[in-house]
Amino acid sequence: MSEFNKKWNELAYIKDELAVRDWFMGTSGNLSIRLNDNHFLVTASGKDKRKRTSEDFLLVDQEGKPAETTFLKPSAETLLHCEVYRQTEAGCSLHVHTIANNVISELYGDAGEIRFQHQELIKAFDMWGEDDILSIPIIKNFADIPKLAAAFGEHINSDKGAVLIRNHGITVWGRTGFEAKKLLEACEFLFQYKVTLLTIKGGL
Ligand SMILES: CSCCC(=O)C(=O)COP(=O)(O)O
Ligand SMILES: [Zn+2]
Repeated sequence: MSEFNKKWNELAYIKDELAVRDWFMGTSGNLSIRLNDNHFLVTASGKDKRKRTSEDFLLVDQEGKPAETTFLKPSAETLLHCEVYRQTEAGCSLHVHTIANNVISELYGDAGEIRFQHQELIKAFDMWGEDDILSIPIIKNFADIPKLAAAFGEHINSDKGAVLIRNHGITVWGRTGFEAKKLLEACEFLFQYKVTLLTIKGGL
């Protein structure tokens, strides 16, 4: 199987799994996987990402422009994926909108970050110390995508990470598709935990 097909299938399986979790409400979300130093596959814009079709992804260059002739449009948020691949050696970047990540982004948006400590699942981010703190930055949801991508890019400092976009969603990236999905699941677990706890206990 060609490298292109392998990467296509890997992203398709990740998309299927996130769809089962219902993380693509209202056509939201976009996913990408690196093919080589200059190209990555990204989801086509505006599609129902719960469906599997032969037109789910297209190949784009480092600037997010289609690398082949196609009628498909790359995700409107492709520039954020470009930032990940430009600044890191990451192999996969995932963006989803969930109720929990939106609620957390609003509750902690003014603080500019949400912190998690004494939570087992921060180990997904390789935080093994008993008192380690995972900080997930929260940025403004600029309507101008180049501006949003620039703000997002300021928080990329490793081959894996996560950034919340206020009242919009989360983007995570990792060295592999497996790692990116693991981080996304860990983040969503932590967000749901926090929202549930706040609901039960009240207060921030
Ligand atoms: C209706 S979702 C609004 C756009 C968005 O935030 C998103 O994640 C999906 O955009 P895309 O162009 O990747 O389909
Ligand atoms: Zn989005």
